[in-house]
Amino acid sequence: MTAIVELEHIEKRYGAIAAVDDVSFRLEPGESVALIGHNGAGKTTLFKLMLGLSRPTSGHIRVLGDDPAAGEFAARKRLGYLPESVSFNGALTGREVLSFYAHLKDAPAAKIDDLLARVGLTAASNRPIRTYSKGMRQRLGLIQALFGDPLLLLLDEPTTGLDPALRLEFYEIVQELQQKGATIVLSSHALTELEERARRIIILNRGRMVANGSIEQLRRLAGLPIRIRVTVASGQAQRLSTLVGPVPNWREINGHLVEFDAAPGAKIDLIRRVTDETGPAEDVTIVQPTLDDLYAHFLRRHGEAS
Ligand SMILES: Nc1ncnc2c1ncn2[C@@H]1O[C@H](COP(=O)(O)OP(=O)(O)OP(=O)(O)O)[C@@H](O)[C@H]1O
Repeated sequence: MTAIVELEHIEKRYGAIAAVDDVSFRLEPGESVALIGHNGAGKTTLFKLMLGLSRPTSGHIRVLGDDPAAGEFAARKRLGYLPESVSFNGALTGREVLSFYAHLKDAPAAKIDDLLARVGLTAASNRPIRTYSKGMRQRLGLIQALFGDPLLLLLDEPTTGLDPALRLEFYEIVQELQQKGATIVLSSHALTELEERARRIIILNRGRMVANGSIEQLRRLAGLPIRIRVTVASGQAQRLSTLVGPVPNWREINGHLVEFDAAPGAKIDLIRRVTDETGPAEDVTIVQPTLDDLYAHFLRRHGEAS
């Protein structure tokens, strides 16, 4: 299958700074990928390279089968981009700006009304953009990225400035596009909201790619302990402790709730002990490492290795 994006040993230097350092990955049609990393990790630089706004210092990059930095980037019309800070001419109305972008992408003007309604901007569409809030500008930015039925959608911190209801709406739109076969790359600092949404996570640290995989793959690779949380009847915590034996990070939270860690290899055995029908457990919850935990782990590991 032809990859939508293919990066091979990409390096982008700004003088002494390696903004992107030996990064390689392939994105297939219909994939959704989250790029995460601290400020300055190289996320925006990667977007610029994929858009052809910047040339790699070394390495090869293909986007929709083309070299994006080549003068004629034929596939650009099938590429949607929402930059981190969207800026429009404040004197124009939302509708005027969208007509302009629809024209650039050869998209039918009829689509404008649908999309305005979808993101709740119909009532404001004939007002000058200088009267819009940050969230409204962000929604306008999202609409312009959706013209031309993009095969590849690059979204740089797209949910910044959106309230929780609009974030939800935003992810629904993105998911619909993905189901139609579009490939989505988004960067974000909001790790909790990515956890259930991105099929693949790429973690960047100071220009280097330090992890690349689904959350399940990253969990397996990291081998972090899971947390087992047990509810017991009042005064039964000691009985539970005797049943499970010595475990790391044993904590009695209140008279009824006990927590402890289980290394991946010890998990099944500990769950068996906890759920022994003669034991005191009334309820058990397994807490997997979150994306926050995994992110901290891979950055720490990279810090130790470099
Ligand atoms: N045009 C430039 N000239 C010099 N240095 C640059 C340039 N663009 C980016 N950099 C540097 O490259 C590194 C990566 O920057 P980049 O903007 O890609 O990070 P980012 O992960 O998008 O950060 P943020 O989350 O803050 O947007 C940083 O050290 C930045 O200062």
